[in-house]
Amino acid sequence: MESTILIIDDNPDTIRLLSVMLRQQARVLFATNGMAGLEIARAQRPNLILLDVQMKSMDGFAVCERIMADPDLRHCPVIFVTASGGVESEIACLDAGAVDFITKPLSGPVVQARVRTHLRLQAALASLDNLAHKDGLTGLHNRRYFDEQMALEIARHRRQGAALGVALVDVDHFKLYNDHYGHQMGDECLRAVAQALTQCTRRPGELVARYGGEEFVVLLPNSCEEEVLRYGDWICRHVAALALPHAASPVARHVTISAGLCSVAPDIEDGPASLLEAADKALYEAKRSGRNRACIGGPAQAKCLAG
Ligand SMILES: Nc1nc2c(ncn2[C@@H]2O[C@H](COP(=O)(O)OP(=O)(O)OP(=O)(O)O)[C@@H](O)[C@H]2O)c(=O)[nH]1
Repeated sequence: MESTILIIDDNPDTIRLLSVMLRQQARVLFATNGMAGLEIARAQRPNLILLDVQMKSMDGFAVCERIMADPDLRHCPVIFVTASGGVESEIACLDAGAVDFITKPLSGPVVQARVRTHLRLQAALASLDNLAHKDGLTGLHNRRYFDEQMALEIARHRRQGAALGVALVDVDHFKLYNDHYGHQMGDECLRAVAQALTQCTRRPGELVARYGGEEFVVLLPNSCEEEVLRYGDWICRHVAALALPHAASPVARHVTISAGLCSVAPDIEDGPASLLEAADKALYEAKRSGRNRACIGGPAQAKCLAG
């Protein structure tokens, strides 16, 4: 896949020159000031940013600081383009979080070589990141990534006094499914359920992950009990509507799921463990009361919607 490079520079001549130098290597985007550059970076997620140090409204260091503070951007490598050489200037660029710097006057082969190196490194890091955070079978985020995000979301909801929803989702009688259809078909079934959950979970900030085995977990930011219960009911219906045959199931002739839910405005006492425990208790209740349904725990003890 073609890489994307963003040039942020308030001199159109430099942008033109760099674009010509780099157009064989990548798709080139540009911005003529820091604010516009940050907006494009957030929208387009470039693989590399070339950032001018001296710009009028917001200089390169200030832009770089914002890039490093933004969780969505901080992994994007920044190369400073600077007119001032010398050790102090180089150290200032690297201290600001840049991976490299290029000094003016610009030399085509030097720019191309440095950019090539950092695009390669960025691709290698991105694939490592993917391996560390994705589940190989379903392509969903894995438990490790979920745990990181959940800790961040709890802290954010605590600050804002907002309710965070959690759904633990478990395929019903999945052992019987494996026994009847074989492990490979079992894997296919997990992929189909993962895809269905992804389709149902599209609001900004919502996150679906494989929790382990035949269990999935969903984070639902800013969601009250009623919304979380509605979501749980919806995913149960959605998976049932896939009509994946499950001849061995005592619940239905097709694959069904159960969901344990909770919605909590976290106070200082509430951490990932207490929210997951509440969702797990609700999941137990969903299983106990017949499966193919969503139950919510916490203060609204064991309110269930049958799928
Ligand atoms: N095919 C496949 N099976 C898996 C995978 N991970 C876990 N399993 C199986 O999932 C099954 C889970 O079984 P149980 O925990 O007994 O639960 P269940 O049969 O779904 O029953 P209930 O949850 O009570 O409805 C076990 O047979 C595991 O071997 C996987 O990656 N692929």
